[in-house]
Amino acid sequence: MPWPAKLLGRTVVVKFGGNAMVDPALHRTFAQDVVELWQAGLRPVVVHGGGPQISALLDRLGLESRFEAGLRVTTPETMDVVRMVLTGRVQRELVGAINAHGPFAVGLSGEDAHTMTAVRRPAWVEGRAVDIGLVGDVVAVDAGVIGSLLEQGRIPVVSPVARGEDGQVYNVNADLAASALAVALGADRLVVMTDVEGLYADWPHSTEVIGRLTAGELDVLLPGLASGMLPKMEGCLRAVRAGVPKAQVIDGRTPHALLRGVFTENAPGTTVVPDDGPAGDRTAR
Ligand SMILES: Nc1ncnc2c1ncn2[C@@H]1O[C@H](COP(=O)(O)OP(=O)(O)O)[C@@H](O)[C@H]1O
Ligand SMILES: CC(=O)N[C@@H](CCC(=O)OP(=O)(O)O)C(=O)O
Repeated sequence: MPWPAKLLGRTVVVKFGGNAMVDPALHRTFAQDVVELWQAGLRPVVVHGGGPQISALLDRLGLESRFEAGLRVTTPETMDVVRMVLTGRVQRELVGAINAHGPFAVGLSGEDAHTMTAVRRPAWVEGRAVDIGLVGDVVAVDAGVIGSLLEQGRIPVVSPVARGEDGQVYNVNADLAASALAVALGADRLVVMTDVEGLYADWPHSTEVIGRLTAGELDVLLPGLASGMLPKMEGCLRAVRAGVPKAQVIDGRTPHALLRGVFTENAPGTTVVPDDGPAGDRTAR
């Protein structure tokens, strides 16, 4: 595969979704791809999810999992489990998988060194604000620690948990955390890996993928989107609107999807570009 010279030294924020993570073989090829990006001269930063893993532990503990507009309703008890699973387990597993290739990955939580500061946010359901507890929206990023790690040639692996100015710990949707980091780091690309081929035009009735769309086109579609796709596409839109030149949603179930997604011109999946970028081509692939 050709390595475009224009990507050398550029930061790529990769969000690895919890649903794409459930297969151990895919976990290994993902780690290998991240290391290959690094070896090719890019600066990958990984933000991981872990929704299904959190739900599984909540279930074992006899606690309910409930979502509003794709966001988990988070009680203080749920928050303990979220932190335990994301920072204590999922992040550790990813760091381990990457470090099987060398001393690259360093794990941190958005709480560490005030990397991510969040404020409590509601979920918007049918135009109404619904209280969903300790769910945060990132309002400030201190990218200092991540920047130093990148300078040292490390691969940061970040858990989507944030500190609030009020001293609370907040559960942040991983897509939105990745988006906020991509903006703060001045990343060249946001790549969101999930368990579908991309944004389906008419889900759940058809699996026709929207190949490419502009921020303006996405803005129009956003209110009609459901469940997990809503924060994903909101994250892509926020990133592109705040200066990230390209955001992609790709199928993490395909082996080596990350390398293909980053290094091919017309990568499979859905690509979001700024309004003044190449004209939106909604051709299905
Ligand atoms: N328009 C859509 N296109 C594709 N998937 C959609 C759409 N609307 C909702 N979904 C759902 O969103 C899911 C992906 O989000 P989510 O389960 O949160 O994944 P992840 O763990 O990768 O964040 C898909 O598996 C699908 O069920
Ligand atoms: C507020 C909120 O919903 N937080 C998510 C954080 C993990 C996540 O986003 O994981 P995926 O990317 O695998 O969905 C949750 O509790 O499930």
